[in-house]
Amino acid sequence: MTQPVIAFIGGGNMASAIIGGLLKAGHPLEQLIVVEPYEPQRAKLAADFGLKALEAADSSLASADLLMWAVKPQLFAEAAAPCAPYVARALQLSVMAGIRSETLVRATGAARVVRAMPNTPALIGQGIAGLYARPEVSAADKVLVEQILAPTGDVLWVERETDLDTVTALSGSGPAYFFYFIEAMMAAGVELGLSAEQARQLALATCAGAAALAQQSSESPATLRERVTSKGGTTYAALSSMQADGVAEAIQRAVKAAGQRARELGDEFGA
Ligand SMILES: NC(=O)C1=CN([C@@H]2O[C@H](COP(=O)(O)OP(=O)(O)OC[C@H]3O[C@@H](n4cnc5c(N)ncnc54)[C@H](O)[C@@H]3O)[C@@H](O)[C@H]2O)C=CC1
Ligand SMILES: O=C(O)[C@@H]1CCC=N1
Repeated sequence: MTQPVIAFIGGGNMASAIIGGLLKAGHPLEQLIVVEPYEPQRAKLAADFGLKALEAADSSLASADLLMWAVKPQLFAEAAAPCAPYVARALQLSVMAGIRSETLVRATGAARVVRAMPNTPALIGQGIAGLYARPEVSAADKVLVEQILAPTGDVLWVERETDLDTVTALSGSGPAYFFYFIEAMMAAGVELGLSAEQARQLALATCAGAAALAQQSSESPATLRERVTSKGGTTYAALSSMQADGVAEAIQRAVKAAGQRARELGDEFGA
């Protein structure tokens, strides 16, 4: 079977993660089109992948079987206008936070729209992307989307588009929450007398080990936490301090704030 022509509108971080995965999986370079107006980013795409990105949309987009929307939500309307004459035939795949599928339908004239919410571990093939398909999307289209995202990690389909705002808040933004936690652990280690490198090594190995254990164990995170926590011991002291500070509630408020912002982006930049 011939490989589909995939066009990326925006060639930044997320697009690059997906392009890298596609090329590694054997997708032909000449079957990729990228529109990227920022010259330094075009230079980076050339250096990283040997890709010659377009500075602006042109009629070559009409050859695309799938169009990947990877600009910031704020720039979607501006980016879509020059593409619209060429792209109605293609399956649309958007990774933009918040922008609703209805907005994509209106802006492109295409009926087949899938929204994806990936995360940055996609860069090392360990991401997870939430996916939502409009009813017009066929089973074959869904398989194609899964194939395109497979090199970046796992996928999870949701039935309701509104759930993508929650996916955005949980796993889309989620890596930043863990980096924040690691930063705080490292700062505490340094304050208590370790070197920055020692604190970094301990915090990162602990984070990676805990995540791997939680994934591989049949037990819940709550049970695994209890296993670490001896009554009257050190972990108990730390968790009691976190509880007194309302850390769990603060995390829940933070995730809800991200979900709320995803909904606002949909309202602000919807057609
Ligand atoms: N970074 C992240 O963790 C995640 C980002 N996303 C979504 O992915 C999208 C892209 O995010 P990033 O890749 O992080 O941003 P980015 O800023 O790295 O990439 C966006 C690219 O679009 C280009 N661009 C600007 N105007 C354009 C136009 N008119 N036509 C074509 N390209 C244009 C920019 O020059 C830039 O290179 C956003 O909508 C974001 O919500 C989704 C999941 C995770
Ligand atoms: O912060 C953002 O808006 C994007 C969406 C998910 C991760 N980054």
